[in-house]
Amino acid sequence: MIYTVTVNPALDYVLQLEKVNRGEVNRTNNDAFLAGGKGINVSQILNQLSVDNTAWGFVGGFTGKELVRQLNQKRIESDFVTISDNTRVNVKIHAEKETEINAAGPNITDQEITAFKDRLNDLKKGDIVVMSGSLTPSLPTDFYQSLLPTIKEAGAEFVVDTTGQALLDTLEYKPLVIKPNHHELADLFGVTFDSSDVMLEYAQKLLDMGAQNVMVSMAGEGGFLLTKDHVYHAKGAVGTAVNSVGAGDSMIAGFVGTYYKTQDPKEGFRIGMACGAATAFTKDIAVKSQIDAVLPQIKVEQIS
Ligand SMILES: Nc1ncnc2c1ncn2[C@@H]1O[C@H](COP(=O)(O)OP(=O)(O)O)[C@@H](O)[C@H]1O
Ligand SMILES: O=P(O)(O)OC[C@H]1O[C@](O)(COP(=O)(O)O)[C@@H](O)[C@@H]1O
Repeated sequence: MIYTVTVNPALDYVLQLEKVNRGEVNRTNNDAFLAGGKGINVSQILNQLSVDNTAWGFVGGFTGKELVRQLNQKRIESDFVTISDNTRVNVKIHAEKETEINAAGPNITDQEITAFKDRLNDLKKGDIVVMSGSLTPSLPTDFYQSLLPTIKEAGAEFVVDTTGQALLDTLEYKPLVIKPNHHELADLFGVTFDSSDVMLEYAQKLLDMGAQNVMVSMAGEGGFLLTKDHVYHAKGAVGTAVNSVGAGDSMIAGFVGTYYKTQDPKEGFRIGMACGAATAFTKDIAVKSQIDAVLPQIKVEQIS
């Protein structure tokens, strides 16, 4: 089983209007509440790839109920811990420019945290736990890291989609894959890259520090996969990018879902690249037909 973890999911309140006049009453043309959160995006793609998965995390209040209702409607299996505070609402203003206001998130009690940690007792060898998205203010900053010993003891694999020191702190536990984009990779080491070769030297350092596989994504410019044996490259798919939201989550989901089925990181990279592009080419998270349409474009070449 694959478990996605979204500790701070959201209802995204998407407001569409021509223009925002600050200090005045503005009226929308369209509005909708949509279930959001990075782990939930991963679950959506896994469903499209027909990979069984369960969404874990915390939900509460009337907003939490609506979020779970929407997931049920999309047939996304979930087993959230119910909290007494409300799941947050993130405001996404789509006017001349896109403005996002992401709320900090609900209060989570120690008892609720314990109930979440108890979920980890269900883990079995071969399971994969994918953790993505921000923490709520009441969770300690090392929350993800604190789960890793239990996950590894169960013989399960994990992925934490994070950046900076929080990412480096996961490496000693040997994540199945990490996926910095090329800017995040440069920031991790405080450098700039003047060639792909230099970039690959830094990606190799992350393998040496413990990552089992490293994908470096470069939006439309393609990406690289480093495994313990080989380095692979794939060019970016050609298409019209309409929305970058969730492209990274989709790439991770494509890799993890495929690896779970095939144990083949190269094939995971191919499907991951297609899922990322398919999501970039659509307004929402991609569906299977959109992923299938992009897939023939993705050619993975072994470069060493
Ligand atoms: N404009 C684009 N054209 C083609 N593929 C894209 C585009 N943007 C994103 N992708 C796909 O999505 C993946 C992740 O996108 P990227 O922007 O690099 O990640 P992140 O969202 O994590 O920064 C890329 O490796 C690529 O496969
Ligand atoms: O957990 P965070 O970082 O606050 O982000 C939550 C937001 O992430 C999303 O899942 C997608 O965000 P991105 O634009 O960063 O891909 C939104 O639906 C949600 O509001």
